[in-house]
Amino acid sequence: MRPLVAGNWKMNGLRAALSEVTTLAQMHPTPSCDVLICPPATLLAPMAEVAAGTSVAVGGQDCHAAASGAHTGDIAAEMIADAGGTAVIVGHSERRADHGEDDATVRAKAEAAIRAGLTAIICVGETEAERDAGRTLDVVLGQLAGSLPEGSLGASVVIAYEPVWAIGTGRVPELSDITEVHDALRADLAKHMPEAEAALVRLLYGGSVKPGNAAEIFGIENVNGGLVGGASLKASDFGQIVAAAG
Ligand SMILES: O=C(CO)COP(=O)(O)O
Repeated sequence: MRPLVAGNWKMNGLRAALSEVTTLAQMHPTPSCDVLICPPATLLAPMAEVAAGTSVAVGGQDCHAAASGAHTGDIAAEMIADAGGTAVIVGHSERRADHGEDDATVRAKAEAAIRAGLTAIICVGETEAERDAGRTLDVVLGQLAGSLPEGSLGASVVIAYEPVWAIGTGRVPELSDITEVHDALRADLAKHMPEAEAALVRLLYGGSVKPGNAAEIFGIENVNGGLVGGASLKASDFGQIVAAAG
Protein backbone atom coordinates (compact mmCIF):
# COMPACT_ATOMS: atom_id res chain seq x y z
CA MET A 1 0.00 0.00 0.00
CA ARG A 2 1.34 3.44 -0.87
CA PRO A 3 2.06 5.24 2.40
CA LEU A 4 0.70 8.65 3.29
CA VAL A 5 2.81 11.16 5.17
CA ALA A 6 0.60 13.99 6.37
CA GLY A 7 1.64 17.17 8.13
CA ASN A 8 -0.72 18.85 10.57
CA TRP A 9 0.39 22.44 11.02
CA LYS A 10 -2.22 23.01 13.76
CA MET A 11 -2.49 26.76 14.58
CA ASN A 12 0.87 27.60 13.05
CA GLY A 13 1.82 29.27 9.80
CA LEU A 14 1.60 32.71 8.25
CA ARG A 15 1.86 33.30 4.51
CA ALA A 16 5.64 33.43 4.71
CA ALA A 17 5.56 29.72 5.57
CA LEU A 18 4.19 28.84 2.11
CA SER A 19 7.78 28.72 0.88
CA GLU A 20 8.20 25.53 2.95
CA VAL A 21 5.82 23.79 0.54
CA THR A 22 7.85 24.86 -2.47
CA THR A 23 11.03 23.63 -0.79
CA LEU A 24 9.41 20.32 0.15
CA ALA A 25 8.15 19.76 -3.40
CA GLN A 26 11.64 20.51 -4.75
CA MET A 27 13.17 18.03 -2.30
CA HIS A 28 10.69 15.31 -3.32
CA PRO A 29 9.42 15.79 -6.88
CA THR A 30 8.47 12.10 -7.14
CA PRO A 31 8.11 10.73 -3.60
CA SER A 32 7.30 7.08 -3.02
CA CYS A 33 4.48 8.07 -0.68
CA ASP A 34 1.56 10.48 -0.82
CA VAL A 35 2.47 13.79 0.81
CA LEU A 36 -0.17 16.02 2.39
CA ILE A 37 0.00 19.23 4.40
CA CYS A 38 -2.96 20.43 6.45
CA PRO A 39 -2.37 24.14 7.14
CA PRO A 40 -4.63 26.46 9.11
CA ALA A 41 -7.76 27.41 7.17
CA THR A 42 -6.35 30.83 6.24
CA LEU A 43 -3.60 29.16 4.22
CA LEU A 44 -5.67 26.49 2.49
CA ALA A 45 -6.32 28.30 -0.78
CA PRO A 46 -2.90 29.97 -1.17
CA MET A 47 -1.14 26.73 -0.26
CA ALA A 48 -3.23 24.80 -2.78
CA GLU A 49 -2.10 27.32 -5.41
CA VAL A 50 1.56 26.99 -4.46
CA ALA A 51 1.27 23.19 -4.39
CA ALA A 52 -0.67 22.84 -7.66
CA GLY A 53 1.15 20.52 -10.06
CA THR A 54 3.63 19.37 -7.39
CA SER A 55 3.86 16.20 -5.31
CA VAL A 56 2.28 17.93 -2.31
CA ALA A 57 -1.46 17.80 -1.62
CA VAL A 58 -3.28 20.09 0.77
CA GLY A 59 -6.00 19.38 3.33
CA GLY A 60 -8.01 20.86 6.18
CA GLN A 61 -7.65 20.27 9.91
CA ASP A 62 -11.37 20.11 10.68
CA CYS A 63 -14.73 20.66 9.02
CA HIS A 64 -18.33 21.19 10.06
CA ALA A 65 -20.83 18.42 9.42
CA ALA A 66 -23.13 20.72 7.44
CA ALA A 67 -22.48 21.90 3.89
CA SER A 68 -23.37 25.51 4.70
CA GLY A 69 -25.40 27.55 7.17
CA ALA A 70 -25.36 29.67 10.29
CA HIS A 71 -22.22 28.29 11.95
CA THR A 72 -19.99 31.26 12.69
CA GLY A 73 -16.31 30.44 12.53
CA ASP A 74 -16.73 26.98 11.05
CA ILE A 75 -15.82 25.80 7.57
CA ALA A 76 -17.58 23.16 5.51
CA ALA A 77 -15.91 20.21 3.83
CA GLU A 78 -17.17 21.62 0.54
CA MET A 79 -15.21 24.82 1.23
CA ILE A 80 -12.03 22.84 1.79
CA ALA A 81 -12.59 21.06 -1.53
CA ASP A 82 -13.37 24.40 -3.20
CA ALA A 83 -10.11 25.85 -1.86
CA GLY A 84 -8.19 23.01 -3.50
CA GLY A 85 -7.99 20.57 -0.58
CA THR A 86 -8.25 16.82 -1.07
CA ALA A 87 -8.47 15.63 2.55
CA VAL A 88 -9.47 16.75 6.02
CA ILE A 89 -8.47 15.64 9.50
CA VAL A 90 -11.45 14.95 11.76
CA GLY A 91 -11.56 14.01 15.44
CA HIS A 92 -8.06 15.14 16.32
CA SER A 93 -7.61 14.79 20.09
CA GLU A 94 -7.14 18.56 20.33
CA ARG A 95 -10.59 19.02 18.76
CA ARG A 96 -12.06 16.30 20.96
CA ALA A 97 -10.57 17.96 24.08
CA ASP A 98 -10.79 21.68 23.25
CA HIS A 99 -14.17 21.59 21.52
CA GLY A 100 -15.89 18.69 23.24
CA GLU A 101 -16.21 16.64 20.07
CA ASP A 102 -17.54 13.14 20.69
CA ASP A 103 -17.51 10.14 18.38
CA ALA A 104 -20.92 10.99 16.90
CA THR A 105 -19.70 14.48 15.99
CA VAL A 106 -16.55 13.08 14.47
CA ARG A 107 -18.54 10.56 12.45
CA ALA A 108 -20.81 13.33 11.11
CA LYS A 109 -17.74 15.33 10.10
CA ALA A 110 -16.20 12.29 8.40
CA GLU A 111 -19.46 11.77 6.52
CA ALA A 112 -19.34 15.41 5.44
CA ALA A 113 -15.78 14.99 4.22
CA ILE A 114 -16.69 11.97 2.11
CA ARG A 115 -19.80 13.76 0.79
CA ALA A 116 -17.52 16.58 -0.39
CA GLY A 117 -15.16 14.15 -2.10
CA LEU A 118 -12.40 14.53 0.49
CA THR A 119 -10.43 11.80 2.19
CA ALA A 120 -11.44 11.73 5.86
CA ILE A 121 -8.46 11.29 8.17
CA ILE A 122 -10.13 10.07 11.37
CA CYS A 123 -8.03 10.34 14.54
CA VAL A 124 -8.21 7.99 17.49
CA GLY A 125 -5.98 7.62 20.53
CA GLU A 126 -5.92 6.99 24.26
CA THR A 127 -4.91 9.34 27.06
CA GLU A 128 -2.10 8.43 29.39
CA ALA A 129 -4.58 7.56 32.18
CA GLU A 130 -6.43 5.23 29.82
CA ARG A 131 -3.17 3.54 28.81
CA ASP A 132 -2.11 3.17 32.46
CA ALA A 133 -5.48 1.58 33.19
CA GLY A 134 -4.86 -0.99 30.43
CA ARG A 135 -7.73 0.40 28.35
CA THR A 136 -5.84 1.40 25.19
CA LEU A 137 -7.45 -1.08 22.80
CA ASP A 138 -10.93 -0.57 24.29
CA VAL A 139 -10.65 3.18 23.84
CA VAL A 140 -9.14 3.13 20.37
CA LEU A 141 -11.45 0.48 18.94
CA GLY A 142 -14.42 2.19 20.60
CA GLN A 143 -13.50 5.48 18.94
CA LEU A 144 -13.11 3.67 15.62
CA ALA A 145 -16.54 2.07 15.90
CA GLY A 146 -18.13 5.37 16.89
CA SER A 147 -16.37 7.64 14.44
CA LEU A 148 -16.24 5.62 11.23
CA PRO A 149 -19.17 6.35 8.88
CA GLU A 150 -21.41 3.42 7.98
CA GLY A 151 -20.58 1.97 4.60
CA SER A 152 -17.19 3.70 4.34
CA LEU A 153 -15.08 2.76 1.36
CA GLY A 154 -11.47 1.97 2.14
CA ALA A 155 -9.90 4.56 -0.14
CA SER A 156 -11.98 7.41 1.28
CA VAL A 157 -10.93 7.03 4.91
CA VAL A 158 -7.60 7.02 6.69
CA ILE A 159 -7.26 6.19 10.38
CA ALA A 160 -4.61 8.03 12.40
CA TYR A 161 -3.63 6.46 15.71
CA GLU A 162 -2.34 9.26 17.91
CA PRO A 163 -1.78 8.43 21.57
CA VAL A 164 -2.69 11.71 23.30
CA TRP A 165 0.30 11.48 25.64
CA ALA A 166 2.72 11.19 22.70
CA ILE A 167 1.54 14.39 20.97
CA GLY A 168 4.06 17.19 21.25
CA THR A 169 5.85 15.52 24.14
CA GLY A 170 8.78 13.79 22.47
CA ARG A 171 7.51 10.54 23.98
CA VAL A 172 6.75 7.69 21.60
CA PRO A 173 5.22 4.31 22.48
CA GLU A 174 7.38 1.20 22.25
CA LEU A 175 7.35 -0.12 18.68
CA SER A 176 5.63 -3.23 20.04
CA ASP A 177 2.83 -1.07 21.45
CA ILE A 178 2.32 0.71 18.12
CA THR A 179 2.31 -2.70 16.42
CA GLU A 180 -0.33 -4.01 18.81
CA VAL A 181 -2.69 -1.09 18.25
CA HIS A 182 -2.24 -1.01 14.48
CA ASP A 183 -2.74 -4.77 14.18
CA ALA A 184 -5.92 -4.44 16.24
CA LEU A 185 -7.16 -1.56 14.10
CA ARG A 186 -6.48 -3.49 10.89
CA ALA A 187 -8.33 -6.55 12.19
CA ASP A 188 -11.21 -4.49 13.54
CA LEU A 189 -11.74 -2.56 10.29
CA ALA A 190 -12.92 -5.78 8.69
CA LYS A 191 -15.87 -5.74 11.11
CA HIS A 192 -16.95 -2.36 9.79
CA MET A 193 -16.57 -2.84 6.04
CA PRO A 194 -15.97 -5.62 3.52
CA GLU A 195 -12.50 -7.10 3.86
CA ALA A 196 -11.38 -5.87 0.44
CA GLU A 197 -12.26 -2.32 1.51
CA ALA A 198 -10.69 -2.69 4.96
CA ALA A 199 -7.43 -3.68 3.30
CA LEU A 200 -7.34 -0.33 1.48
CA VAL A 201 -7.56 1.83 4.61
CA ARG A 202 -4.26 3.45 5.48
CA LEU A 203 -3.34 3.44 9.15
CA LEU A 204 -1.13 6.35 10.18
CA TYR A 205 0.80 6.70 13.41
CA GLY A 206 1.04 10.17 14.94
CA GLY A 207 2.70 11.55 18.05
CA SER A 208 6.26 12.90 18.19
CA VAL A 209 7.25 11.52 14.78
CA LYS A 210 10.66 13.04 13.97
CA PRO A 211 13.36 12.53 11.33
CA GLY A 212 15.22 10.32 13.82
CA ASN A 213 12.40 7.86 14.57
CA ALA A 214 10.28 7.91 11.40
CA ALA A 215 11.99 5.01 9.59
CA GLU A 216 11.57 2.55 12.44
CA ILE A 217 7.93 3.54 12.98
CA PHE A 218 7.12 3.37 9.25
CA GLY A 219 8.82 -0.02 9.15
CA ILE A 220 6.02 -1.56 11.23
CA GLU A 221 3.82 -3.76 9.03
CA ASN A 222 0.46 -2.10 9.64
CA VAL A 223 1.80 1.44 9.83
CA ASN A 224 1.07 2.99 6.43
CA GLY A 225 2.53 6.41 7.09
CA GLY A 226 2.37 9.16 9.65
CA LEU A 227 0.51 12.21 10.87
CA VAL A 228 3.16 14.69 11.87
CA GLY A 229 2.73 17.85 13.91
CA GLY A 230 5.74 19.91 14.96
CA ALA A 231 8.18 18.23 12.59
CA SER A 232 5.99 19.04 9.58
CA LEU A 233 6.47 22.80 9.84
CA LYS A 234 9.92 22.92 8.29
CA ALA A 235 10.62 21.26 4.94
CA SER A 236 14.09 20.31 6.19
CA ASP A 237 12.55 18.04 8.86
CA PHE A 238 9.40 16.99 7.06
CA GLY A 239 11.35 16.14 3.93
CA GLN A 240 13.41 13.66 5.93
CA ILE A 241 10.25 12.08 7.29
CA VAL A 242 8.83 11.81 3.76
CA ALA A 243 12.06 10.12 2.70
CA ALA A 244 11.73 7.63 5.57
CA ALA A 245 8.40 6.41 4.17
CA GLY A 246 9.98 5.48 0.83
O1 LIG B 1 -0.96 15.75 16.81
C1 LIG B 1 -0.11 15.41 16.00
C2 LIG B 1 -0.42 15.40 14.56
O2 LIG B 1 -1.78 15.50 14.32
C3 LIG B 1 1.26 15.04 16.41
O3 LIG B 1 1.91 16.20 16.82
P1 LIG B 1 3.51 16.12 17.10
O4 LIG B 1 4.12 15.47 15.90
O5 LIG B 1 3.90 17.54 17.27
O6 LIG B 1 3.67 15.28 18.33
